[in-house]
Amino acid sequence: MTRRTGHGPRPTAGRPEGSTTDQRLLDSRGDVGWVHTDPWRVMKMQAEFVEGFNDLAEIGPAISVFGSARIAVDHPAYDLGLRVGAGLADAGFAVITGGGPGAMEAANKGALEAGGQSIGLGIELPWEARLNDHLSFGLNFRYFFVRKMMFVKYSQGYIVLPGGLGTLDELFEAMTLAQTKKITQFPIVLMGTEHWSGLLDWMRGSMLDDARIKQSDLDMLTLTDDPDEAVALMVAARDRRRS
Ligand SMILES: C/C(=C\CNc1ncnc2c1ncn2[C@@H]1O[C@H](COP(=O)(O)O)[C@@H](O)[C@H]1O)CO
Repeated sequence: MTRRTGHGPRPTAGRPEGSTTDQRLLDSRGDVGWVHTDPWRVMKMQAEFVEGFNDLAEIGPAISVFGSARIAVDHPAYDLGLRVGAGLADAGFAVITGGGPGAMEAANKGALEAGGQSIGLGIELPWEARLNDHLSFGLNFRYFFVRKMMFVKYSQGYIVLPGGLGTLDELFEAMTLAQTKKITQFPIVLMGTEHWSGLLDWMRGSMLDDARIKQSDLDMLTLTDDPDEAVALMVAARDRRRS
């Protein structure tokens, strides 16, 4: 669209003579290396934000569940994931995960089988990775930071099952956002006392004792083995938001 008012320069000033904008748009000849440049990547990032906002804005109250991509179905954490997913769905929450295998799959399966919304936000990885088979809705992202923002923006809290680096990244991002008051009223539950106790002991004995964090930073975490307690904490936080 071009708009002309007054006596300013013609809209075509500085553009190639003898062709229209549509003609240049439809002409596929020429250098295509620009698709691998940062200005074009910015457009792709923007497209991921647009698609994510568009598809997630109306999901209603949701909780993100994180955890290892590498646990098998017979691992105790898989069962925890199933029960957390089902409990959240029973409580009326949509369940959002990274959409991958392991603990993510367990939480999605639990939610879907309980009749809830089961959402997977997958990520392009250098190795083959696909969305698990227990989703009511899935999105695949190219950009990690765009995807990570979706978890925070569209959940009311995090439940974190035992995991590795990816899980720690998601946990500490939320803790940092809460510490800096970028997010408020955001419950974070760690599930699996055996898995998390060592980390929490180190945070208390090293980070807290050296005054690198405050007690209030640790107080934002609840540690439990009980899926019902984890879900009850999310329900209580939702009730507080509503009142
Ligand atoms: C390991 C394999 C596939 C990995 N696929 C993933 N798909 C989606 N999300 C993933 C994947 N891997 C990691 N994530 C994210 O990090 C968390 C788990 O990482 P961890 O290092 O295993 O703790 C998880 O919450 C995801 O959001 C092939 O089997």
